[in-house]
Amino acid sequence: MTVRQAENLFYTLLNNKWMGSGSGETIQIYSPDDNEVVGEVPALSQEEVAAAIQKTADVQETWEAKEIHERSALLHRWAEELEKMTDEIGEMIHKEVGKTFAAGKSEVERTAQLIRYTAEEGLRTQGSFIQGDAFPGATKQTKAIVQKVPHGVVLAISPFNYPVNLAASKIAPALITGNTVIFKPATQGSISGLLMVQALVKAGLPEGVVNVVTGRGAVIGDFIVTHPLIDMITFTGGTATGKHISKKASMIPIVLELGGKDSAIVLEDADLNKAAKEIVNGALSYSGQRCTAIKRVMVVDSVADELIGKVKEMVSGLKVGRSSEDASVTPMIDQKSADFVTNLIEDARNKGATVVLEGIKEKNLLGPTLLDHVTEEMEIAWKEQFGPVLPFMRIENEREAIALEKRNQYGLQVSVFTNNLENAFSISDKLNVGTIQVNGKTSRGPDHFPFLGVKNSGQGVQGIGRSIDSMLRDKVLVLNF
Ligand SMILES: O=C[C@H](O)COP(=O)(O)O
Repeated sequence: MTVRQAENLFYTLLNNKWMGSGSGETIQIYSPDDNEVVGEVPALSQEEVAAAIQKTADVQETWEAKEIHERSALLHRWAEELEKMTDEIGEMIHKEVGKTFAAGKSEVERTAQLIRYTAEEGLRTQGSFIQGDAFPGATKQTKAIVQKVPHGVVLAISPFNYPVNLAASKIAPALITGNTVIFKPATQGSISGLLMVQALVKAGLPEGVVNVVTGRGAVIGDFIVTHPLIDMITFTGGTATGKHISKKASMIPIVLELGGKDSAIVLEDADLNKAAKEIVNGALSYSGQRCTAIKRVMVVDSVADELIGKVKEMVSGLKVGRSSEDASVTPMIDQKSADFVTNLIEDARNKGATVVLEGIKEKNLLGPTLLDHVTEEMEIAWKEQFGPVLPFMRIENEREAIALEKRNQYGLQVSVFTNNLENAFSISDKLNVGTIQVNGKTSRGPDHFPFLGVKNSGQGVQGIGRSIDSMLRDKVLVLNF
């Protein structure tokens, strides 16, 4: 049995069986490249989802009871199986979400490394031992053993932009710590997610330990996040959906990786060649459809012309086209997202921004657009474009950048470009974001670094070690001698 039932029909994994929905209903997935159908996945009903959750809850104690080195060994085998499927999954990522084949394969390779690291890091998870006598009135006769135990059933919801990597970065930490998993992939990217789970089945996944629920968000979305057998939620996606989930689900831990409006602050003393290269790469890789993409540049006026000139030259050399043509800037995930970006560009143009470089617009394929003299009145200064347009805001000095940053509704990352490290530290102290990159583009990796957003960018911390922590709670055993 395999996930693929016919050329374009894929089944989901329920209790280690590849199944369609009882109704036979499916959801079609279209390629961003040419709008052709890539495949279809089952549209499960609430009853089918409930049965999957029940089974995943039933097997959790047994999974938790396994020795951790056995769970670790499963993850190692998963990484091996995944690597064997690199071409197949890389190709599917390419078709489903419009990354190039090379980028799809590199996502699979990165994921295998992440799973291996998680398999090792999980082995080092330890509790602690506390003597009672540090607190007035208590004595050494009272001792606490603080154990780390899993939450139970983890609901992992992944986004379209890393359908394999951002799914595994939730599933692997959940499994190593003894949680079982309900995996809800974003519809676009769900076949890639299912193929990734097929590698896990080949590795020896016990029945029910991971169940995958595909379906329409409108039908099963609220149902899963409010289901009483879900003990923890880890979600990556848009801020509006993340906030909705956190309102709906109550009394359980939730980790949210949401949107960002990451700024690059370029100071007078920066290495402008390096800054330009990092900005272009940071802003436009995968056409800017990354939470960590650089989404606005604040540049000191005295070096703005030079920086923008360098950026323009580099961006002009980028190939714009389909992901099947190995282009650097490829079609956006759907027309709605492309229209959103186009409207932001029009708003800025109408309010007086200078269009330094105008990208082509062919349906959902947008060439990169560079906007100069962007001001606070323009929507593009504040809204997350999640696409290939980069606004430049000219500033007098770093104080102005810090003031603008304080009003950012998001708080994921900021890049500071300067040759004065002391100054970089002092700016960093004043920024309320998860991560500050000095002289480098904003990005999540290396994947064992803590990764977090504050304000509307999220809650909780990820990155391999912290993701493992998020899957565990304390359980305290007190010895009263
Ligand atoms: O889209 C959100 C991802 O976590 C970004 O990851 P990345 O920085 O590796 O592209």
